[in-house]
Amino acid sequence: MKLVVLGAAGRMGRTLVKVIAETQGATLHAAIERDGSPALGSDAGLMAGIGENGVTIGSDIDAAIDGADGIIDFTAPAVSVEMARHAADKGLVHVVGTTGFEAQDDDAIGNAANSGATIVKSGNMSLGVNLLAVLVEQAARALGPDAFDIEVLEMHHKHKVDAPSGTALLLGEAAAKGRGIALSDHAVRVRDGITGPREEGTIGFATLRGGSVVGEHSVILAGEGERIELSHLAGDRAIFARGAVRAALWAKDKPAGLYSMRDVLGLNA
Ligand SMILES: NC(=O)C1=CN([C@@H]2O[C@H](COP(=O)(O)OP(=O)(O)OC[C@H]3O[C@@H](n4cnc5c(N)ncnc54)[C@H](OP(=O)(O)O)[C@@H]3O)[C@@H](O)[C@H]2O)C=CC1
Ligand SMILES: O=C(O)C1=N[C@H](C(=O)O)C[C@H](O)C1
Repeated sequence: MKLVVLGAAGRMGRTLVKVIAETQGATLHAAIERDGSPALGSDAGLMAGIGENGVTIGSDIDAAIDGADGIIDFTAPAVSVEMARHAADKGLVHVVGTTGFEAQDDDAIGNAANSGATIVKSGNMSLGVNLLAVLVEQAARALGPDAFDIEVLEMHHKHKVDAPSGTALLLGEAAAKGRGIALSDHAVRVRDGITGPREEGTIGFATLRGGSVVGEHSVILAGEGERIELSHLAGDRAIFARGAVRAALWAKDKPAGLYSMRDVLGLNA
């Protein structure tokens, strides 16, 4: 499968170039960065630390997707929305790992999936987090609507620009699904000042940023006299990249539409 890596000089882009080189059935077709990026003209393999691979980082997206089967995209919300339109026009697979989307961005990506793109989108592409989401959903369902308070805690490196993380929101969605409620109606994304006591039935989020932390998430279910904590610690960005490449290979022969990592991993049953 011929893959285009978008944001090839970024933390995830470089990891993806390496993982694609290690994956049977996947080849790097093109590597893209934004206009004006200092990475333009560099060899994508050298940039990824795996030695020269002959793929020069460019910014011409039309040239990049010509002859490609899919795009893997860990960039920024506006970039991913635009790319979903390209994927729809060309009938391509588009794996979206980007986080920080607003509701209207999600709508635009959904429209692209209804117009010819085969999109796999997830706030976290790792096997571990998607399994954790299944466990969180089960726990929230088993514990009922209000006996336990649910809080999602996350920590990431100091360069991260969005909060709460895509994973925290994914885990919050799983908890809300288990409780049979809409997260958007019950999320408390920040607290500051005299907040008053905790409102029953809410799902809270707390965000930590610092150093080089790859990604740590805990869902805390706090009851009277006991507390359950379900956690995932990411130690290497390769877990996300391997998930994204697996998603692209899985999506290659799927009809156009919007899929999640739970679909890819068969965790929806
Ligand atoms: N779903 C998942 O499993 C994971 C998701 N992520 C998410 O992926 C995203 C990227 O994370 P990370 O790699 O750490 O961030 P980086 O900032 O390291 O990488 C993003 C890259 O995209 C580039 N970029 C910006 N605009 C364009 C454009 N128009 N065309 C092509 N490339 C562009 C950036 O260039 P420049 O710096 O020059 O602007 C940068 O090189 C974030 O939203 C993050 O939350 C991260 C890890 C796992
Ligand atoms: O920005 C990151 O680094 C990460 N972003 C994703 C998120 O927002 O949850 C996934 C992972 O935790 C790393």
